[in-house]
Amino acid sequence: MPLLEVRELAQKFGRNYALSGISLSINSGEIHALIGENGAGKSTFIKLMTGVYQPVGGEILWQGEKVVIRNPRDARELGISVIHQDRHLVPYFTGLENLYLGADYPKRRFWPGIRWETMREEAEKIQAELGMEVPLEKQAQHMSPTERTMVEILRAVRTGCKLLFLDEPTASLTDQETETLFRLLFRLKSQGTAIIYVTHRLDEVFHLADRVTVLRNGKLAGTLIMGEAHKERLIKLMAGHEHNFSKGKKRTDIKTAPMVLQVNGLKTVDKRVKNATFSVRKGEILGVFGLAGAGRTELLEAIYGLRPKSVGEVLINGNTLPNNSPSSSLQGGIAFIPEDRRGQALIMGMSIQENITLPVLTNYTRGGVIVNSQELKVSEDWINKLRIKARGPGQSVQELSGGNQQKVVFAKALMSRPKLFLCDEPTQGVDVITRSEIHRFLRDQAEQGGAVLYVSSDLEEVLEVAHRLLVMREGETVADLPIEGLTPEAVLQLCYAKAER
Ligand SMILES: Nc1ncnc2c1ncn2[C@@H]1O[C@H](COP(=O)(O)OP(=O)(O)OP(=O)(O)O)[C@@H](O)[C@H]1O
Repeated sequence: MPLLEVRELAQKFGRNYALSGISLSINSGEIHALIGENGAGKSTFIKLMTGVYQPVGGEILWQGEKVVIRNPRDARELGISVIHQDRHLVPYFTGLENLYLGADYPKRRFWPGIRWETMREEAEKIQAELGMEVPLEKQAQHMSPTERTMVEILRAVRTGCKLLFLDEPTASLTDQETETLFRLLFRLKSQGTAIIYVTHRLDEVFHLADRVTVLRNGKLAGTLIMGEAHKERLIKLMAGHEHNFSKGKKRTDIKTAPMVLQVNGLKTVDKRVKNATFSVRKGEILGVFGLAGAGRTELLEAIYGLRPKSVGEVLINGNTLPNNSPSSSLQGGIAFIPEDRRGQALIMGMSIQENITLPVLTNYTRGGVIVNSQELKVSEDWINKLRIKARGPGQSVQELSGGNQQKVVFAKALMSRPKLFLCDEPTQGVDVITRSEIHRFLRDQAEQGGAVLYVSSDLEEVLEVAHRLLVMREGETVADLPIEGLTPEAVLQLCYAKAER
C-alpha cells in the first residue's frame, strides 16, 4: 500500500486552475522527483500536501485512509514535513533551540527550567543514527546554507516525519555540500522515509530518484521509473515538445576591446572582500566562482554600491562613478540581478508591467504622463520572449511562481540596456529551458557590446557561459583564467588551496 496517494487532485486561484487531474502515489523508502517548468504547479502541490491550501477537488489517501489536511499542524501530525528554499529558522536561535521550535520544551520536574541536556541527548542520538553533524550551539544566522538545511531535516526527523518534501534544496549549496545532503537523503530513504524532491536540475533527478513525476501547465504529464527516463524524454514531457539547446560560440576578438569595468585592490569595510583586482572588457562574460563564503556576492554588491568600500577603486569606462550608490550605478549603466530576488529586486504588490518598466519609466512618459499603451506593448514582448507564465502584464508579481518572478527581474534589468550586467545566480530556480534562454540573452547582451559579470555556484554553468573565469577564495581574487581547456577539477583545486601566507 502506498504511503500517500492522491486522486484527481485540483486547485485553482480565481478562475484559473493551477493544478487539475493530478493522480499519483508515493511509497515509503522512495525518492520521488517532481519536476516541471516554472509555473507548472510544483509548489502548489506541496502546499496542498502540507495543509497551506485546501484542494478544490480530488482526494488524499494516507496509508490507505482518506484524510483531510486542514492546516500545517495536521500535516505534521500525519508525518509530512517540508524543507523550503528560504529555510524557516529563527536567526537568533541556536541549532538546538530551532530544533525544538514550536514544540514543548522538556521541563525539569522538581525545579523550574528547561531540560537542555535531555534535548541535546535526543538531538545527538538522531544525528548518530543518520550519520550527520549539526552545530547545535551555533545561531542559525551564522550557519551555512547546508547547516541550516540539516537543522530543518533533523527537526523533521525528530517530529516523526514519514514523508519529506524538499524544494530545490541544493540551490545555494556547493558541490561538496550537495554531496553531504545526498548522503543524508539516501540514509533517510534506507530507514523508510519517503522523499519528494522538487528540482530544476535533471542530473540530481538521475542521481537520486527512483521515480519521477512531470507536471506541465498544472496537469500530470507522466510518472516514470528512472530506467525509462532520459533527459530528452523528460524535457519533452515538461515542455510538450522537443527543445534544442543552443550553445554559443566563444568570441575571440575580446582581448583588444575597451575595458568596461576595472576593479583595483578593492576591499570592503566589513572585509568580506579583502583584495579584488580584475577587469571586464566590452563584449565579455566574466564568470566568478568560489566556495560559499568566498565573497562573490559581496564583490558584486561592492561594485554596485550596496556594500561600503574601504580601499581600492572601481572604474566604469575608465571613470569612477560620482558617488558609490545603487542609484548612481543605475544611472551609470550598471544593472544588478541580486540573489535574493524577492527581497531586493521586485515590488511584490505591483504588476509585472509596473515592475519591468520601473527603472526606465521616463522612456514611457510624455509631459509627465505615463503612456500606458507603449508600456503595455514592451511588457507583453518581454512576457513572450522570456516565456513568463502569467495571465498578462497586469498580474501582480506576488501571484507568480518563483521562477517566473526571476524572469521578471531579468526582464527589468534588460530593459535598462545596461553597459555592465552584474548577475548573482541569475538562473537559480529557473527551469532548464528558460535557463538556456537566459544564457542566450546574456550572450546577445555581450555581442551587442555589453559586459557581464556572472556569479553562479554551479561550476558547469559558469564554464559553459563565460569567456573567462575569475576564482575567489577567502575574499580575494586568486586566479583569472581563460575558459578554453579549463576543467572543473582545476578550478576546484584553486578554490580549496590554502591561501599562501
Ligand atoms: N497565490 C496565488 N494567486 C494566484 N495564482 C497563483 C498563486 N500561487 C500560484 N499561482 C499560480 O499557480 C501556477 C502554479 O504555480 P506554482 O508556484 O505551483 O508553480 P511551480 O511549478 O512551483 O513553479 P516554479 O518552478 O517557478 O517555482 C502559476 O501559474 C502561478 O502563477
